[in-house]
Amino acid sequence: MSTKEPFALKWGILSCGNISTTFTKDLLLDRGASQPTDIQHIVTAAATSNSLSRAQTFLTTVKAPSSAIAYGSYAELIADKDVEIIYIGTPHSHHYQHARACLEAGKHVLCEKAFTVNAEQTKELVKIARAKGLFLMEAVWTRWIPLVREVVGLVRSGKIGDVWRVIADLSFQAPMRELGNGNRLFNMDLAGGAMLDIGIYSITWVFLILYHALPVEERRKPVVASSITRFETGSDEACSIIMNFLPKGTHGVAMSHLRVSDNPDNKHTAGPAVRIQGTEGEIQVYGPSFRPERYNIIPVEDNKTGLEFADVTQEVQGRGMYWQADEAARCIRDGKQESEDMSWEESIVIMEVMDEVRRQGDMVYPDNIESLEYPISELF
Ligand SMILES: NC(=O)C1=CN([C@@H]2O[C@H](COP(=O)(O)OP(=O)(O)OC[C@H]3O[C@@H](n4cnc5c(N)ncnc54)[C@H](OP(=O)(O)O)[C@@H]3O)[C@@H](O)[C@H]2O)C=CC1
Ligand SMILES: O=C1OC[C@@H](O)[C@H](O)[C@H]1O
Repeated sequence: MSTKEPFALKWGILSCGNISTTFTKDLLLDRGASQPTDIQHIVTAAATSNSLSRAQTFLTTVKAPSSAIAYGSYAELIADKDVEIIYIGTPHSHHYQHARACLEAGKHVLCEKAFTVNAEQTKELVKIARAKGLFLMEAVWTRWIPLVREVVGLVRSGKIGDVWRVIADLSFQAPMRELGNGNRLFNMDLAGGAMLDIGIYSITWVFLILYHALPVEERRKPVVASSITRFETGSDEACSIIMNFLPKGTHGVAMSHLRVSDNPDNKHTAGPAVRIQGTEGEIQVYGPSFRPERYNIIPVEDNKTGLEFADVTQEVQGRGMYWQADEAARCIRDGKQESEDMSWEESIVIMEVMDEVRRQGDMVYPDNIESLEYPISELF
């Protein structure tokens, strides 16, 4: 048995909304026998944008240790000398400003998806992180879910032969009237829309399989053909993207929709959310594609490799956002500024794909949130 002390990482939580609550509960979750022993997450502080009492309530809700400090402004959290890494759970519109403020202050950053509003903003953050020797990662948590890693590993080992196409969907019926046009899902000022919010997971599946199948020197932005349908606020309520990964010519289809669901009866009668199609068989992943718990392997008839049908289920404890936090901690412990599983280069290429889709759909967000200007006071 190892007697080595775990590497402890002190987290600050920037914003106390929905996903910050879920993420912080996950950070503090007792994972029982699967608790990692080489790292430890410590919740040191949390801040809301404007209310000390909401930050205090947040720390109580997530059952943070009594030593955790509540702040009523982001500036105070960012200035806290004890905080080593900051998790950013604000709307897409604000990621660039908030991540940049954290990096400028010398903090490592784990920032919610979509990383920024556009690729230029991501490139700027990467430039700052690189120059300052800091860790920076887009929080696409799905990448570290063990079932997802297992599926990706099977594909990369050639289990289903040569993979030529991936079809991925993440769609749900958003209660539009109930939420209202100001909600971050539809609000252009908050960089709302199906693609940046959920389409990014479908794109992630396509990239995990097809982008990574290319030799490193051949990896570049795929050819993109796309179509979006706009909601009354101007944000995309439906987004379908076909990506052609040259030079091989594999196809990835990434869909997202806010009016229809990929799993209408909640029983998966409609079938899988992700289909990975190879010459020897197909892997089908049951949604939600951001947090899957089941996959099937379906061999082609008379396949030559002896591939057999499989039906695999793996339950996720809590929400399952702690694995990405573990990755951040291990990278920082090991002196890495970026994760190989969500590299800066891949975040940038995915942002470039989404920029291209918006260009094709003539969808531009307000100037202040597309901008590289910093700081913009109303975004704090
Ligand atoms: N990984 C995942 O599974 C999920 C990720 N997300 C991502 O998390 C981010 C936030 O989503 P979610 O938590 O659902 O959103 P919420 O609206 O619940 O929370 C966003 C928080 O951002 C802060 N904020 C700062 N400025 C503004 C502003 N102008 N308008 C609204 N909020 C502001 C507020 O924090 P404060 O408390 O400081 O005032 C608010 O609580 C998005 O990037 C989204 O894509 C969302 C859901 C799931
Ligand atoms: O990341 C997300 O995953 C779950 C969705 O419900 C949410 O809108 C999105 O932000």
